[in-house]
Amino acid sequence: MTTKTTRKTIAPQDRIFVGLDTPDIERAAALAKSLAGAVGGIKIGKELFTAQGPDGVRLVAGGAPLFLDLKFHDIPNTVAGAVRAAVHLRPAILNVHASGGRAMMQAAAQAAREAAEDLGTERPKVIGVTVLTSLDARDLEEVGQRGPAGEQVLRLARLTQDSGLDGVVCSPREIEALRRACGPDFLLVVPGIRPSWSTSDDQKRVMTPEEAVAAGADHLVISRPIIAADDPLAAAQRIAGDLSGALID
Ligand SMILES: O=C(O)c1cc(=O)[nH]c(=O)n1[C@@H]1O[C@H](COP(=O)(O)O)[C@@H](O)[C@H]1O
Repeated sequence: MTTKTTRKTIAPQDRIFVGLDTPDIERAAALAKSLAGAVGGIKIGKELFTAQGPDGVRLVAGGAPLFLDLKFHDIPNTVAGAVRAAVHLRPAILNVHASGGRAMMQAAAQAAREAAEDLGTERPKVIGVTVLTSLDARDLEEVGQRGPAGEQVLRLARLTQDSGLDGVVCSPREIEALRRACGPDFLLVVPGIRPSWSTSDDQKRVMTPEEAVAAGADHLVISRPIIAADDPLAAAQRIAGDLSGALID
């Protein structure tokens, strides 16, 4: 069942975190500046972080809402330390791999809480990456995970919620099942978003922005359809325009 949603009154563009997937700090900073107001926040991931480090993140993010996408996946003690360090960058959201397990996710949640308290800042939302949107059932089988992808996502989302995290990263295909299973307040952050006018690239479990929001996504993570467009601002505005149609009955 697909339901049109006015569940949360968020302006369409505010749902979008634009992924600044580039190692080039000047390009990233220019994109962040030109897209301010046209998107709700920016997502900085492994490419920019590895090339430019924490100072690069601070410079590019400025005061914009930041999703720090470093997908931590390690033993609990190491992930807790990484989360504590990440909180210094004041992210609104940060993520770990749910497949790191219960103890790792509990350690991440506790570290975020304690570090935010120590710094006197707002605690970032900590979310678990379920099954990467670039994987399908055959890919899962190859790495020995039980599919289909939707079932594995549900299993990991339940574990994530049980471990005290705020939500998950999932593909748009799983949104409706996760809303039913995890409730309205569980944060669903959704990459694998492809407007009808763009190409899928390496993403396998995709939907359009309108479909994802209508299904119940909180935030959409979109990179190439915006940043690789000839005019990134126009692309972001076009997506926000398409979303308005999905949000208004
Ligand atoms: O955690 C993520 O953000 C993430 C999880 C996932 O399963 N799939 C996924 O694509 N992402 C990120 O979302 C962004 C999607 O980029 P585009 O495919 O170019 O829109 C990339 O920065 C990915 O690193």
